[in-house]
Amino acid sequence: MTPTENRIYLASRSPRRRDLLKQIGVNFGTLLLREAVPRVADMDEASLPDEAPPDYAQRIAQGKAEIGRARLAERRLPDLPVLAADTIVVLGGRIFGKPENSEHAKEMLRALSGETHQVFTAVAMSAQNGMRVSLSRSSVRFRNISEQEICNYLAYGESQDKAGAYAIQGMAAVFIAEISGSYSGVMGLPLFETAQMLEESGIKIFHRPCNNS
Ligand SMILES: Cc1cn([C@H]2C[C@H](O)[C@@H](COP(=O)(O)OP(=O)(O)OP(=O)(O)O)O2)c(=O)[nH]c1=O
Repeated sequence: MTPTENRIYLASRSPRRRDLLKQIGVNFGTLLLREAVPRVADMDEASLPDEAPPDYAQRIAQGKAEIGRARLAERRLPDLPVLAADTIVVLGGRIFGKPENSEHAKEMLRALSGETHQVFTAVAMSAQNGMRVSLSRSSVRFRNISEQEICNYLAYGESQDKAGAYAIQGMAAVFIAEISGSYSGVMGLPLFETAQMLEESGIKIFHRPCNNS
C-alpha cells in the first residue's frame, strides 16, 4: 500500500479532530486506540524532568501515531499513514491537560481568567517512510471571568475532555479576547501544519479536477 492511495488513518477519539480533518477533504478512517498513552493527568503533574511543554506534546502525539500504526498490523488493516495529535494548554509553565472533574475544571478556568496562555498542538504522522511531527503554537487571551460565569459555563458540560477545560469552538468563545496562532490548532488539529505534512508525504489535499486549461 502506498500513500498515493490518498487515504490515511486518524488515531483519535476526538470528534473535533475528525471534523477538522473532514473540513480539508482528507479521505481517512478512524482508529480507536485501546489504551491511552501515559499522559499528564492534571495541572499539578509535571512532564518528564527538563521536558519543555512543546516537547511533551510532540512526544505524546508521536506515541499516539506509533501505537496507532502498530494496531494496523494487529487488526490486519492496510499499512496506511497514521495521523495523531496532542493538545495542551500552558500557563506560566504549568501544563493544563483535561480536567478530572468539575472542581478541577473550575481551578483551570480561574487560573486562565484575565491571562494569556499558550496552546500547543503537536501533530504526528507515522508511515512506512518514517515519523513526521509538527507543532502549532498559539496564544490565547482570556478576559476576566467571574465565578458566576465559570459556574454557568460548567453547566454546559463543555469543559469535559478539553485541554484547559474550555472549547474555543463553543461557549468559551465569549471569554476569548484575542488569539494569535491557529484556531484549528487550539481546537485540536492545526490544519495548516497537517496539510503540509500530508502533502510532503504525497497525500493530495485537493483532488477535485479543475478546468484551467
Ligand atoms: C483548548 C481546546 C482543546 N480542545 C480539545 C481538543 C482535544 O480533543 C482535547 C485535548 O486532549 P488530547 O489529549 O489532545 O486529545 P483527546 O484525548 O481528546 O483525543 P485523542 O484520542 O486524539 O488523544 O481538547 C478543544 O476541543 N477546544 C479547545 O479550545
